Amino acid sequence: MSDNVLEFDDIWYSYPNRPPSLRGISFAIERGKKVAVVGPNGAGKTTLLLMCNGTLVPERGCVRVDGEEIVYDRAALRRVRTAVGLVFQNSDAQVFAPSVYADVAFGPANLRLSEEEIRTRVSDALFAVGLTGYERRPPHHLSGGERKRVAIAGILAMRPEILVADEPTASLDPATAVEIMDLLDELHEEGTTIVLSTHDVELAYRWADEVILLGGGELLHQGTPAAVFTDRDLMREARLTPPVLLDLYLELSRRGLVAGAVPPKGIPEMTQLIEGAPATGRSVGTVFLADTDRLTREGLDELCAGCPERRTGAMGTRAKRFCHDAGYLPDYTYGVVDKCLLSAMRGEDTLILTCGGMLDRVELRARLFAEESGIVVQVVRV
Ligand SMILES: Nc1ncnc2c1ncn2[C@@H]1O[C@H](COP(=O)(O)OP(=O)(O)OP(=O)(O)O)[C@@H](O)[C@H]1O
Repeated sequence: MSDNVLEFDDIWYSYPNRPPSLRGISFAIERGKKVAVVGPNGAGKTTLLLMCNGTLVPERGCVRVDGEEIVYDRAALRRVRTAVGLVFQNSDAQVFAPSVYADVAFGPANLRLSEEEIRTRVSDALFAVGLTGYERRPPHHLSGGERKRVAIAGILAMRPEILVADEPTASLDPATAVEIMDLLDELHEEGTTIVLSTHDVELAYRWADEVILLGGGELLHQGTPAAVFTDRDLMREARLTPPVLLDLYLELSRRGLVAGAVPPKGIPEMTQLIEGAPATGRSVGTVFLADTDRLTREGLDELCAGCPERRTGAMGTRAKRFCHDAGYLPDYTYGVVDKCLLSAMRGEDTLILTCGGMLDRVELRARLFAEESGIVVQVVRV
């Protein structure tokens, strides 16, 4: 299998009677990456994303999925759309069935799965997007943000190899937006390649491994978020402003107020840069890590009763469901690791409830933070 899951090779596209919306776009996306397609209004992001699963046919050039050129006949497109799940920018175009259940079940039913498997997938997907209990409601009676979540659930239920989402957080409230991003991270942890489009540079900076910068239908750059967003000429050309965190860091650096050579990835790194070297003897809190796949309800009670003042966070759908079923309300349900790192910097202990690949992700984040800041936050599995 090719290491590149998605390749665009000299793609051109024009809508009828319009100048080209995509002009010779070429790039490759490696398996397992988190990629943000960034650009201002009209840059060509939606047009590009619609080509990832064959919804639009390029005028010139070719798109390859898993090394194979997309063929635009019905049977081949069905295979492509099983591998590449596309969440449209306008969820009204995607949500059409008479009930939320029927809508989310539509994709899995087309995969000819058993009734039981369909029920499990729908239930998991609805829980993941926070819509358990909405099964019988007609989608047209939901709010715009709720319909967006139904659309995402419909794609999640297909369990695609590549998830492509056009502006997935547009029109969502901030907490739901972060939860959707956590959800995408969780899928990524399970091996899904994620491609999303956004003009939210803050989101792209924090989240992406790689940024594809578009402007006027052309690919301006493909690289790490720090490389793309610190390049002033590129940002000007794309009519974008750099992320606030990066802007603040650059300004503080120019004034000699912070010394780090690496732009901060998140608030914990920025806080550390401002605070300076850790004072010797300063106590740093510990992050305790519990695997909810191995935890019983009584075990959870014990963990919490032993240390009632300790803040807790739940990460990932299964862990959140575990807490929900146990009637337990964690303090943090999104942005959990960074909040716990900040608590540790204040000398407070925290407990993260999570499972699967997310356990390693917490340890990795703490390790990267230690490398960059010099602050070692112990992560202890309990
Ligand atoms: N259906 C259409 N018919 C004609 N022109 C279109 C159509 N859809 C998009 N375009 C044009 O193609 C160009 C690229 O549009 P596209 O929607 O891909 O940009 P975008 O980067 O997704 O923008 P936004 O951030 O505003 O969603 C724009 O100039 C737009 O006017």
